[in-house]
Parts: sequence; structure tokens; C-alpha cells
Amino acid sequence: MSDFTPLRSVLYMPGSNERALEKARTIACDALILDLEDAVAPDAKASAREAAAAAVASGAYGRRTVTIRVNGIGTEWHAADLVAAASAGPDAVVVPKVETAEQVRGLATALEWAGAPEHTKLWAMVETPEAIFDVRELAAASPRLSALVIGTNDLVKELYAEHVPGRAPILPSLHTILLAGRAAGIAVIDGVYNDVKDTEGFLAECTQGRQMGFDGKTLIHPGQVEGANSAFAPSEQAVEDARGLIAAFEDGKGAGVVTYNGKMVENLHVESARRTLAIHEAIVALDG
Ligand SMILES: CC(C)(COP(=O)(O)OP(=O)(O)OC[C@H]1O[C@@H](n2cnc3c(N)ncnc32)[C@H](O)[C@@H]1OP(=O)(O)O)[C@@H](O)C(=O)NCCC(=O)NCCSC(=O)C[C@H](O)C(=O)O
Ligand SMILES: [Mg+2]
Repeated sequence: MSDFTPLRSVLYMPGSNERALEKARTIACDALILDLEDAVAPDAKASAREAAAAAVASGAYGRRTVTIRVNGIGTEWHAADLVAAASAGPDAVVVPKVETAEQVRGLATALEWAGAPEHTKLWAMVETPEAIFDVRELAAASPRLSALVIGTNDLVKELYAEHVPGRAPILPSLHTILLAGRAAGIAVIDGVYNDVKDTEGFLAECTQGRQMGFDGKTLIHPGQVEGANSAFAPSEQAVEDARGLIAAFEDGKGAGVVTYNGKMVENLHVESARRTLAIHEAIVALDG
């Protein structure tokens, strides 16, 4: 049994949108982010906080990973959001615009003090230039931190860049965040695609994200879930090849190098194939 948690499709929904919270019970995403930050107007912050905490406590989202995104450090809502989220005990508390390792340690301590259960992890959003300069230390700052989530909208805004197909203006930042996440051994989740009607552009960005190495993608609309689930899952061919490659290596009876389908196979390829199978098994277990 794999201990890998699929995070192919991570759907944001405004904590203030009752219809979305209800609808999310039937959406086949791997994870939900109940948002208290950007998607919620200032006068709806308190009611959204209550609704998100109640939604987590309802246990209505089955085996999906359920998280709450609180308002950022330094905002007037941050402390109350953190306390409410800690007592609701979601799978993770997502904190936007985290910039330093010190902030990560402070957040972990605050969650502890607020009585967050051990299973409540911390996900830090990386979406500012300051964070990218500190991301290596930030990613390794606390055992409670289990994911980096990229905020491409804020990043593009902060860089005075533009959203373009292929994302050339932000690729150096995306790679830097991935390197930091992989070095720390935590998940890294790609940013959102804003045009909910542009399926072709969305799928191209999912493929790019998978090829770069992201665990999955954050989403803003239920119509994006299926595409992300499929793009970030190993294909049938990849699963078959992983099994074949492992079998070929084991048949080599201790040889350090063999071939499979004409290609060189060494132990490092076997490790990658085992990871592919672990992801596949975790997805099968989640999807049932
Ligand atoms: C983008 C939207 C405002 C579009 O809303 P709408 O026009 O209402 O969509 P539809 O009419 O197509 O909706 C169809 C049905 O699906 C439900 N729905 C829509 N979106 C969601 C959702 N996210 N989760 C659950 N359910 C959803 C509608 O209720 C309809 O249901 P039904 O009544 O049964 O037909 C909207 O999609 C939306 O609000 N999306 C989320 C926006 C959000 O959370 N934004 C904040 C996060 S993005 C971000 O900040 C990333 C980061 O910080 C960065 O910097 O990049
Ligand atoms: Mg943002």
C-alpha cells in the first residue's frame, strides 16, 4: 500500500460560496482549497471563515484532501482564520504570500499553539519575488510544511510580467520553486489557469506542468478537474512500461545495467518506475 497522496487536481473555491461548497462534495478533484483570501470580499470574511470550518468538520468530502486557505500574515483576518482553521483540523492550512523560513516556523508554532491536530499540515504559497529568493530555506523550515503551492497570478503581477502561452516569463521562478520542493522532499503544486473556457490552453499548461515535474495543478473551475486528473496521472503505457522495466532489471540477476525495449535501464530508472507505480496505485485507491 502506497503512502503517496495524489494531488493532481487541487480545486479552489470561495469559502463564501455555499453552492460551490455543496457542489464540491461530488467533484472528483484530489484536493480542495476552501478559500478565505482573494476570492472572498472583506465583508464576507467572517461568514466565509465559519462556513469553511463547518465544511471541514462535516466530513462530507470523503477521501479527498481538504484544506483551508487563510488570509496572509499581517492582514487583519490572519490570526482569527488560523485559529478557526486549526480547530477545524483540515488536512492542511494553506497560507498565501509566505516569504521566509522564519515565517514558516512561526506559522508551524502558531498552528501548534492553536491546537491543530498533527495531521493538519502547512502548505505555503510561493508567489512573490522575496519568497523565490528564500525558497530553499523556506521549503525546509518545518516538518509541518508538506507542500509549496505556486501563485502564478500574484507572481506575474509582482514581476510586471504577462500571462503568455508557454509561460516563458515565469519559467525561471517555477523551476526554482520546484528545485526547492524536491530538495526538501515535499509536494509542489502548479498555479491556476485563469481562462475557464480555454480547454486547449489549459491542457497544454497541464502537460507542461507534468513534464516539468509538478505533482498537480491548482484549479478554479470544476470543468478543469478531469483534464488535470488525466494529465498528472501516469498513462496506461507508462504503467505498463514501469512494470516491464522493473521485471527486465530483476531478470538481469544482479547486472547493474540491462535493456528494456532497446533502452538502457539502470537502478535509477527502476526507482523512477517504482515511483510511477506508487502514484498509479494511490490514484486507483483514491478513485476506487
Ligand atoms: C471563475 C468562477 C467565478 C466562474 O464562476 P461561474 O461563472 O459561476 O461558473 P459556472 O457558471 O461555469 O459554474 C458551473 C457550476 O460549477 C460551480 N462552480 C464554479 N466554480 C466552482 C468552484 N471553484 N468550486 C466548486 N464549484 C464551482 C457553480 O456553482 C455552478 O454550479 P451549478 O450551480 O450546480 O451549476 C468560479 O469558477 C470561481 O469562483 N472559481 C474559484 C475562484 C477562486 O477561488 N479564486 C481564488 C483562487 S485563485 C488564486 O488566487 C491563486 C493564487 O493566489 C494566485 O496568485 O495565482
Ligand atoms: Mg495569490
